[in-house]
Amino acid sequence: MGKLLLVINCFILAIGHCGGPLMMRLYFIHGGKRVWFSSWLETGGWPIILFPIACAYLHRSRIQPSAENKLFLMKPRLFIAAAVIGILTGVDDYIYAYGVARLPVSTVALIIASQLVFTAVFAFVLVKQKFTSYSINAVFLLTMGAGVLGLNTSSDRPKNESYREYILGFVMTVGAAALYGFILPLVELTYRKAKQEISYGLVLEIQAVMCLFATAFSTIGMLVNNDFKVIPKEAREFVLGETKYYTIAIMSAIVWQCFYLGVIGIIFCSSSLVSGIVIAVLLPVTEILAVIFYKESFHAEKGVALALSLWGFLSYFCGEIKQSKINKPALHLLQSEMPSVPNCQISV
Ligand SMILES: Nc1ncnc2[nH]cnc12
Repeated sequence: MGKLLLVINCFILAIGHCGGPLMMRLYFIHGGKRVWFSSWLETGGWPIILFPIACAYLHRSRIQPSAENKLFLMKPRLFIAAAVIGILTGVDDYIYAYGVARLPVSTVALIIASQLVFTAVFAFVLVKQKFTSYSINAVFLLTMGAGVLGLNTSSDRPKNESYREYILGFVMTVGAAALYGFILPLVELTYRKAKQEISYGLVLEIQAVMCLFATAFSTIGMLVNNDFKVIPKEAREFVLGETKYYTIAIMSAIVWQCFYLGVIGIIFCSSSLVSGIVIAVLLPVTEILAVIFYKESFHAEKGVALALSLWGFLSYFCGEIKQSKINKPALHLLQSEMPSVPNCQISV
């Protein structure tokens, strides 16, 4: 059950991680200019998560009817932690959206690959992540992939953009990679220090609270920046038309929820490092989609980066399989499936 949930979360993350940046860039290349609105869309779809939370509640009520069964399981300690992570996520969303507004998606993807190094370092500091030769090899190969891609970025500055804007976009995206590389292990630390049993139902609640606070943060940015007033005018002038403008906005909000749910679901099933590795593996897929849909250039370097990232991914999972074979005789099955979150439970 643990492994199935992990695979499902990887799939959900793949939808969010490939679709999210593409939808965001679609908005910018066809006349969208509001960075705060774009970052708002990254988390503004959080009410959707209330639906699975309600389903989880109904499921609990059916299997163990009791007066103590509540719709929300979260205790104040966990609520505060999720709110703090949510505000950090709001900051991260803004600087990430700033990068996507200025750079081609393929360049953003290559810079975001450096996130894995930040995740590995912060996971070591915050949750004492243990490294095996396989995970070190995977981090090395995936980072090499990003480096190889970096060899060919100077040629991809959009024509209508100044050098200064391009560099600022670059710096902001590195900042987003560093901050998100910190947020992932912080989520893992939150699970560990929660002082309540972490179930998948609770993971959904954490997602809702995180996104609620991130959205509140972006809403303040939108208000200060007058975005709410400008949006109807921007929609009317959007190159693809008003209907498509709102469709893109709604689809973006939904797809980004998949990204966040996938990320924190993988941390629940495994660890923040695995979540970082899955993100890194998906980056070349996003790149290839950007090449196909937005006709961004595809150099030999992108092919090499793709091969390196697949190699890194395979290396990591071979190591995991070997490790679980070693652990199996000694440990209870559930423990071997859930090595890093001692108080997590596969229940809703
Ligand atoms: N806000 C964000 N959204 C998606 N991927 C990210 N990587 C770093 N920050 C990110």
